Amino acid sequence: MRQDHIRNFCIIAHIDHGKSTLADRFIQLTGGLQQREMQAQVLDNNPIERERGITIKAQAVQLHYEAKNGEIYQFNLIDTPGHVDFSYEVSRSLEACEGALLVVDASQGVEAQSVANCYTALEQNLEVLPVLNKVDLQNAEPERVCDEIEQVIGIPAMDALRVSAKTGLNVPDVLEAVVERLPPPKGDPDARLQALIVDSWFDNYLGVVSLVRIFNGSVRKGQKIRVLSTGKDYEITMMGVNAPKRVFKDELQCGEVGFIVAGIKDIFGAPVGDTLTFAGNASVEALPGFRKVQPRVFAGMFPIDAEDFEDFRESLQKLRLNDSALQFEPENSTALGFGFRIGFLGMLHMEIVQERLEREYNLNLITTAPSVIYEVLKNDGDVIKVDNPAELPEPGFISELREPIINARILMPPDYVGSVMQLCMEKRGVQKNLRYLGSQVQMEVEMPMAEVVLDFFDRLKSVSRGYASFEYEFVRFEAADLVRLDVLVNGDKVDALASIVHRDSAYPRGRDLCERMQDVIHRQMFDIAIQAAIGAKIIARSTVKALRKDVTAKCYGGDTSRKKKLLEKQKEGKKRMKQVGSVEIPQEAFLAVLGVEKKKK
Ligand SMILES: Nc1nc2c(ncn2[C@@H]2O[C@H](COP(=O)(O)OP(=O)(O)OP(=O)(O)O)[C@@H](O)[C@H]2O)c(=O)[nH]1
Repeated sequence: MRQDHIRNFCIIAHIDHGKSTLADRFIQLTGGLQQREMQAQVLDNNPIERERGITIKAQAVQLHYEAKNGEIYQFNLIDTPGHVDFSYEVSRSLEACEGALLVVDASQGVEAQSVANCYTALEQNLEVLPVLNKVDLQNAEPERVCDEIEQVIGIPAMDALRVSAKTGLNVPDVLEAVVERLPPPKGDPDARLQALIVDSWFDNYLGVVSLVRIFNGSVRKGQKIRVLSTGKDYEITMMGVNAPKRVFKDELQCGEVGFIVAGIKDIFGAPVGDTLTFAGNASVEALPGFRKVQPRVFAGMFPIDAEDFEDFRESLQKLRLNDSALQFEPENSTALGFGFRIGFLGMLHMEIVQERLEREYNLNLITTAPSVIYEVLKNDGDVIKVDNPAELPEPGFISELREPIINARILMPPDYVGSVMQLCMEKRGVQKNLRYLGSQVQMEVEMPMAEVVLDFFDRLKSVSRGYASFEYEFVRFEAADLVRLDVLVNGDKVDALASIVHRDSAYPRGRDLCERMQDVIHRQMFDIAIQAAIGAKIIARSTVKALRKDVTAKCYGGDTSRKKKLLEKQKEGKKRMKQVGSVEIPQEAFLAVLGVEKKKK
């Protein structure tokens, strides 16, 4: 394929604005799959993605498009996730592209996440092509939304394509625009190989499989390559593209995107963001790679069965290969035994990691309430970072406790400014800026991250009926009047239930927590006292009354099968429990600390 006939691009859009549906249309129009092979959202391979209807991992697919000029073009389309937790994946995908389609729902308008991602694309010098989707909807307002793209993002949008990914209206025009308006890859085909590892994942049969973008030179099957950061050499045994079915090839040319397999069995063998070149050629420079991301939310995960610990470690290592934002280190809890303290980008990321570990790796885990990272200035002048409330030094040793502050940019229609502002105040927010941009209002608010990571996103959606969107970045640590709220079960402090809260909300939180625990801890043969405490001071308590009757008592004598069934049922309910002292504590209790319900899946 001639290099000037290659187009590498991605689609950036807010969740639900239709990028997966649009990608499906592209695949259909370019004949990548037969009609019977099409199932909705071909790119969302992961079963969790399908169930939740969201895109988590970036996927790449190669399409061949015959343009109006009669020439065949190779498109490498990289799908990107839309949720705020995964913006890191977006910047990675952009690195492999020269252009981006900015898809905006014509009935909704521009949302904060699209703005943020679009800026990242512009910063990375991508050509951005605005596309209005869902113009088939009655309430679509293409004019207003075009105006909004210009006002809020600041790129020309009056000639934006107007399409319906659902009906297929004008979708062919988008493909034609990709050819005409997005640039082909640069790069020197005769130079020494320089390829970027955009993504890597672990395949049980093949070992590490990497998605690479060839920036300079080309590479053939059988050649020896070197991973620059480790200096290790490997022979390429397999290479190809997803079209969207796997197609094996003998060569990847300059500018192309494809996968390679090089018999790398070591899970740290091909780190994402690393550069590949030919073996024995150290003179090639490393490509810029990716910005390292810092996890924002930390939680402990513990196998219910202590014997699963080693499996758990291995699964986490495999998962990290595919999800470099994931960080973890061993943690030992008095209550829950051996597990890992894991760092995530946000709550959704955390939920997805837990689900993947359970489904793909067959583990049964208990997750503790997530916490953000705090900075502690100790009396002796030392500054330490604490991401686990249980590890916070005793109050007597702390001279200052600092919490992370974020700057949130919220975008919404003017009608909701009042209720959104109220929500932000409730979350200890300080308004920094308020601007009217076309038909939208952009508000900047500084808020403690701890207040945001838990349920802010859901609350924001509900107070604005789904119209407000936000994105945020960390700005600094700031001193605050924070205390550790401990939970005691029958007099024993349960380390895994501790949380760090603002002193003003400690009392209501303590009361609320005791009540929630009372609801979720099952009654046992004895009274269970639940107490919330700050230091040695008990601030709230509740009691789970002893169970008086045997649950099986109501089953009359002989019917053993019924009795068995009932016990089975009980066992089922016990699955996600951990014995803490003499009391069994269910998973829900750990999440009750958050004060937010675990969502039903
Ligand atoms: N009416 C109408 N509905 C559409 C159109 N395009 C997509 N949809 C619907 O909008 C919803 C979201 O579409 P997706 O393609 O899953 O959105 P997405 O942007 O890929 O979302 P994430 O993968 O979660 O980031 C689905 O229910 C689609 O059927 C369109 O042109 N018109």
